[in-house]
Amino acid sequence: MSVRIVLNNVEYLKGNISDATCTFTTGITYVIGKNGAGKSSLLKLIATAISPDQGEIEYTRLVKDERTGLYRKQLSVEEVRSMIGFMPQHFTGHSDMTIERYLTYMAFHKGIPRSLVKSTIEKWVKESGLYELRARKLRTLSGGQLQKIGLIQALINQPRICILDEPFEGLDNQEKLFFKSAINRLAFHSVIIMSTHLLEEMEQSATNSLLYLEDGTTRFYGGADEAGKVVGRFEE
Ligand SMILES: Nc1ncnc2c1ncn2[C@@H]1O[C@H](COP(=O)(O)OP(=O)(O)OP(=O)(O)O)[C@@H](O)[C@H]1O
Repeated sequence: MSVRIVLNNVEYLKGNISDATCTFTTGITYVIGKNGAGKSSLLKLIATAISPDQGEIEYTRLVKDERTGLYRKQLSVEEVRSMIGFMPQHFTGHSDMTIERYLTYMAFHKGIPRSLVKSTIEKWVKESGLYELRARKLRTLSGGQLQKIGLIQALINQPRICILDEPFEGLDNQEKLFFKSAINRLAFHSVIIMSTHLLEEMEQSATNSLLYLEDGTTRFYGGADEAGKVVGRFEE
């Protein structure tokens, strides 16, 4: 059930996106660019949190039909939303809920079977080092702790499309490793799009992709192992 997202000449003036044209497929695509290049706006557009002024974003998935064989089926906005995990920049969640309550709410919301909710949450909070804090309200958490909740809610149901805005901000090395391995596992069968301003966070393998955004325009799309081609421009 391979999902594909195609952006055609997307324009979103408020977020300074003037011409975004690119294709996202299974695996990780890193979106990089200077401050204000439009990374967060692009991610919000793909997550359907905002709509383009011009151009289109097309979501399809590969479907097997007994009579016609394999074909790409256009997905409705509702279908797309049901398969997206999104962690926005400056994630806050529901500040008056405890970690446990918030993640339970999100797990139900994302369709995790009732019988699996408790064990799924327990596994995530234990492995991410949040177990002792599970009865704390989100508003009492540090930036890094909140970031982990943002990541868990985006990844918890293994979404077919996962959009993460600066996912590793505020995490220590061990926490980064834990979430990176969860994201890498998900990348085998999902479209992962993540922004980062830290080039060292990119895993520069040929299977990962890199999208370089400059002044709201997609300037470079290639293998993440080609980062060297854009690094000079990126760091200017
Ligand atoms: N809701 C908004 N209202 C007004 N201007 C906006 C809005 N959202 C984004 N912008 C502007 O659009 C441009 C792109 O912003 P965006 O946050 O997408 O960039 P970014 O690449 O994610 O930057 P950073 O790396 O600093 O997070 C910026 O100039 C920003 O000020």
